[in-house]
Amino acid sequence: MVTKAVPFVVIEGLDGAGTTTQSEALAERLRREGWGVSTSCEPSEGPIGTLIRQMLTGRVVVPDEGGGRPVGRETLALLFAADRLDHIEAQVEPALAAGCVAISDRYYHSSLVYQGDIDGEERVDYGWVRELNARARVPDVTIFLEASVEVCMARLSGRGGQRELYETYEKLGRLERRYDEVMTMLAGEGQPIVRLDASLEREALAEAIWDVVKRVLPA
Ligand SMILES: Nc1ncnc2c1ncn2[C@@H]1O[C@H](COP(=O)(O)OP(=O)(O)O)[C@@H](O)[C@H]1O
Ligand SMILES: Cc1cn([C@H]2C[C@H](O)[C@@H](COP(=O)(O)OP(=O)(O)O)O2)c(=O)[nH]c1=O
Repeated sequence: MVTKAVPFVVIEGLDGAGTTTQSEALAERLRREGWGVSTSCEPSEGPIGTLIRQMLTGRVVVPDEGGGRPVGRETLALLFAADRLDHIEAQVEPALAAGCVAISDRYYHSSLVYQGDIDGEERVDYGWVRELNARARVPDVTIFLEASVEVCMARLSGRGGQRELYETYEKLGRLERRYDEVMTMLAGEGQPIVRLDASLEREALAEAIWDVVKRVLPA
């Protein structure tokens, strides 16, 4: 009999879809069921992820006469890809090797959606971003929390805190369409992607996620 290995699980979705909430809920559920668990996120808590967060919040900028402008899209795409490989090496692979289920809040799907956008408008080029991420392992299952911009914005305004670069209504609308496109593209290539309705109430969504994850756990 072939024994399945512990899975690498990714939870994806627009800002405000509830990926942080559901990653934590899934980790808690797994622990209750007796599994070892490692949770992490992207941008990661490692050195490159920390730098990226400073770029997204405007703490690190490209100097110019007006006091600094946002770091370029290509630079960010490269940094996200580098952070991903560092995240896998430093957190995901050691966790899996120790027999723990690894959960990542966001992964390369986010890079395709957010950095696949060439000019912040309607032109998209996934090719280069895919190349940059070609060495990142494919998750055993990706749970895509599908949410409308309206739901995300309502949740983000409830959460408070500093708004990041991508959290505006218009941008979220474009990103919502991109998510649909990217998930359809990757699922079409055979990647294991499950779409769930993120507008569900917290516990119902956690239960739906559990139904998916328990199917990829070793017997
Ligand atoms: N299913 C849900 N129903 C209602 N509110 C939710 C739900 N999931 C999360 N929230 C709330 O919405 C906000 C954003 O959730 P969060 O998990 O931080 O989203 P993300 O990590 O995807 O940006 C938080 O204030 C959280 O408490
Ligand atoms: C992983 C990743 C995230 N991002 C963006 C999406 C988020 O707007 C931002 C920060 O993520 P995060 O702080 O996790 O936001 P949230 O809690 O709302 O999910 O980084 C990318 O642009 N590319 C990527 O590859």
